Amino acid sequence: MAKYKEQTSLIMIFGATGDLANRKLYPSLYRLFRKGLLSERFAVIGVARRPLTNEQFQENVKNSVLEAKETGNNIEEFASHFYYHSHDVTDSGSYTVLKRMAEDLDNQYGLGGNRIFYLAMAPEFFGTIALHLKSDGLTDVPGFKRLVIEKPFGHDLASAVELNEKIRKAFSEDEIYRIDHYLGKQMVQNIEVIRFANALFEPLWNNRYISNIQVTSSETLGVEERGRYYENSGALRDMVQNHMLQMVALLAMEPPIKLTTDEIRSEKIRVFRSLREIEGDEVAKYFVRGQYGAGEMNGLPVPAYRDEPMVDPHSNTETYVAGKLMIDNARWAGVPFYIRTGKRLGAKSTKIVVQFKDIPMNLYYQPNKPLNPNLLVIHIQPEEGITLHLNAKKAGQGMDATEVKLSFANTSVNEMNTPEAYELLLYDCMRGDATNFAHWDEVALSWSFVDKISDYWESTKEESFPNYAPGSRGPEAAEQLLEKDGFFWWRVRDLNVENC
Ligand SMILES: NC(=O)C1=CN([C@@H]2O[C@H](COP(=O)(O)OP(=O)(O)OC[C@H]3O[C@@H](n4cnc5c(N)ncnc54)[C@H](OP(=O)(O)O)[C@@H]3O)[C@@H](O)[C@H]2O)C=CC1
Ligand SMILES: O=C1O[C@H](COP(=O)(O)O)[C@@H](O)[C@H](O)[C@H]1O
Repeated sequence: MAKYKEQTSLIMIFGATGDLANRKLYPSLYRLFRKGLLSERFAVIGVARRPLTNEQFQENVKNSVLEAKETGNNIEEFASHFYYHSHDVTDSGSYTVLKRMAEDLDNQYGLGGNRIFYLAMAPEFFGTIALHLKSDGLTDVPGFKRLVIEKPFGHDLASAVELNEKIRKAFSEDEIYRIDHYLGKQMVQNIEVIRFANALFEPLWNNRYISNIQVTSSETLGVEERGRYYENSGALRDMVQNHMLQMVALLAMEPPIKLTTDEIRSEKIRVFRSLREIEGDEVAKYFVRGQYGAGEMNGLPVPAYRDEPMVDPHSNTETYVAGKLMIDNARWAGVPFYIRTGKRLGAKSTKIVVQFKDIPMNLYYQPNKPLNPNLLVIHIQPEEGITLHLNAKKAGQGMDATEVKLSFANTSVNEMNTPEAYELLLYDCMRGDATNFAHWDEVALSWSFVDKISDYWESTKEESFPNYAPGSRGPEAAEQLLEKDGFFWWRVRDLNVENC
């Protein structure tokens, strides 16, 4: 893998006038440019249908950088590397013009034929674009060619296979960068370091010492303007198939023999292969679904999911999922991994709680005053850090034990704002490091797991919908999912990194 500073490339963004490009890609590219991580020799071609001149496009890019609250005296210079091509991706003729434009910029900037094609468009176009890039010669380059593809990668296993077959006609597996933006989050990337660089945790990371692991990703927003997409997706496909399962894989994988892309990915794939398949009536024992009703958030009325724009008033789509995953291998046999995610919940928070088993005869145990188990909390967002919950002597007379917390917050240690997920992922792609992107086998296995749950849910209408109030912790059944195993969800609000 070459260092990016020695490289340069032409980045072609399909969907250049869209929300993702404006809110995430341009500000992230600018941050790389400002930090000197993007060489002077780069050029971007933005592609979308609406007619824009290069100057208008550059103005849009500058505005999106400024709207992201970025400052710097080189925004103008950065934007001057951006060019625009008005093009309908379904129109075969237009790719010839795009090819010529790419070749001109390649010569002008000395880009060595390196190309990154970023598909920031609706997924129905992914296959068509990839096939055209090949058939119209845009991938015939002397340098590298990489395809960055946004989610969702398919709607189920069958559609994912179909899409994969199309893009594999134009790009090899190691040229495909399937984005899962959770893999670009600083603290998600930290899971491996916490596990594999600490003598304190590595020996305990198994079913002898861990009683259960809880992964929560809760949101306060509803579906907003995305009702059309979300109706066909739901929380299971939108969050569980990708982000939640990816976090579980990082928590559960065996130590890779080396920190290389192939070794890390193959350990994650082995976790997906060990996931206990849940199907048919079993789904109701392992998974809970929810849908938010109408109510209030921060004192303001908010509509029920069924009253959101572009949503069926009788919709059976879940906006909340809680589940119990079992990983049937020697390390994890008997340890439940509980996951939950949902919209319109009480807090915007992503956290992982690793709950350790109680020690066999705790000398400080007192009836009616149970000691807290040791917890390792990984704060993914909005705060980033780690808290270790221990028991220590209560100050004063006597020998009572009390809970103490050792915390670190990323920002206070690294003295900087941590980079955005897209910034890290774009940089990785430019360096040719695909570790933090999903391999096809991970995608296929996770769809195969999720499909069995969605098949069951599609065959059984959930009569209790809507079953949770905005601002709440989700449906009651999610609490019972853990209670029947003798556990409870740790409240994300009580676990914040305080006093770091
Ligand atoms: N927005 C976000 O935060 C996130 C988005 N994603 C994914 O990123 C992708 C893009 O999402 P988003 O930016 O929100 O979508 P938008 O609807 O905001 O943007 C779509 C873009 O595609 C262009 N476009 C549409 N049809 C064509 C066509 N036939 N030919 C050429 N260009 C076309 C549009 O421009 P024009 O109308 O000018 O043609 C626009 O630039 C999706 O796959 C989405 O799932 C993933 C995670 C987060
Ligand atoms: O991929 C998605 O993620 C967001 C949540 O991302 P986060 O970084 O804000 O936690 C979610 O809102 C969206 O529905 C989903 O498509």
